[in-house]
Amino acid sequence: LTPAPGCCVKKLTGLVAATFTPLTAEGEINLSVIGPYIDYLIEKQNVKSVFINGTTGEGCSLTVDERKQLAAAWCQHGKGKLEQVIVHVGCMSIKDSQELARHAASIGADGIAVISPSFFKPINADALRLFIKEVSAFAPDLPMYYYHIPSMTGVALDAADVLNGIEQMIPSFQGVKYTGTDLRDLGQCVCYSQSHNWSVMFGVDEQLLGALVLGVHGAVGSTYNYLGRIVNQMLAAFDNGSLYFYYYYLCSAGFDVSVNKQVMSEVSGLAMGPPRLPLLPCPVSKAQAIAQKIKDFSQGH
Ligand SMILES: CC(=O)N[C@@H]([C@@H](O)[C@H](O)[C@H](O)CO)[C@@H](O)CC(=O)C(=O)O
Repeated sequence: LTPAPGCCVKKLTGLVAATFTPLTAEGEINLSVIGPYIDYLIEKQNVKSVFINGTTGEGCSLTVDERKQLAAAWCQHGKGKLEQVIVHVGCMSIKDSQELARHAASIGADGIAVISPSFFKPINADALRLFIKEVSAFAPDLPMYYYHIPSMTGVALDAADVLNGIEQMIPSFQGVKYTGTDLRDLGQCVCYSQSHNWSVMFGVDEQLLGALVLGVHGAVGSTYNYLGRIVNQMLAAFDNGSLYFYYYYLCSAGFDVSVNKQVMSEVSGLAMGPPRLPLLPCPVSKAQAIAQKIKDFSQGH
C-alpha cells in the first residue's frame, strides 16, 4: 500500500528559528558554534525547530559546499534534540538547488524549502511550480516548502497561484513559508492548505499576531532566535484563548473605572487611590481576585 501523500509527515507548526550562520572573524563558517546554538534555542528560547541557510543564514552568500557543511552540522548536532531541521536549498542555478536537496535527504534533514530564482525569474506560476518540482525530484521523500519572499527575490507572483494544483506535481509538497504582507494572498494560502494538511508558516515576525488571526500554523523568523520564549507565550495565549478568556472574565466581573483603577493598584503595587465620587471604590477583594487571574495568566496557568 502506498501511503497517502502527507500522511506520515510531522506537520511543521509553532515557532521555527531562521538561524544565523556563525562565521569566524576571518569570515569562514564556524561550525563549532552550532552545538551550543542548538542548546541555547531549546533551553533558553523554547524553540525546537530551525530553518537553516535561509535569508537570516545568508544562504545565498554561501558556497554550495559551505551550505552542505552547515546542513550536516545542524542535522548531526540536532539529532534527538531538535524537532525539525528544514534546509533552505534555493540558489540561482537549479543544479545547485538539486544538489543541496539531494544532500539534505542524505543527512536526515526533516524538510527542504526553496525560493524562486531571482536573476532569471519564472515568467508565471507554472514555471515556478515546474522549478520547485524539479528540485523536489532530488529529495522526493522530503517535505518540500515553497519559500515566498518577494521583497528579496523580486518575484511577486501570488503564492496562492503557486500552490494551486502543486500537489498533483509534487506529492511531497507540504506548504509555504510566507514572508510577505499581502494578507489576501496569505489568507488564500491558508484556505488552500487546509484541505491538504499543509503548513503555512509566516515570516514577518512583527506582524505575526495579525497572521495568526488568518489561521497560519506557525512562524519562521529571525527574531525567534532571541525572542522565542516571549513569542511562544503569545502563541500559547492565542491558541488556548486565555487572552480572550481574561478579557471575558474581566468584563463579566463588572468592569468600570473603579475596578480598573483598583486592579492597577493591586497588579502594579502603585497607589492609584480610590475613584472620585460619584464613582464608588471597588471592594479590594474583588480587585485582588482579578489581579490573581492576571498573575495566573502571565505565568501561563
Ligand atoms: C526579510 C527577512 O529577513 N525576513 C525574516 C524575518 O524574520 C525578519 O528578519 C523579521 O520579520 C524582522 O523584519 C524571515 O522571514 C527570514 C527567514 O525566515 C529566513 O531567514 O529565511
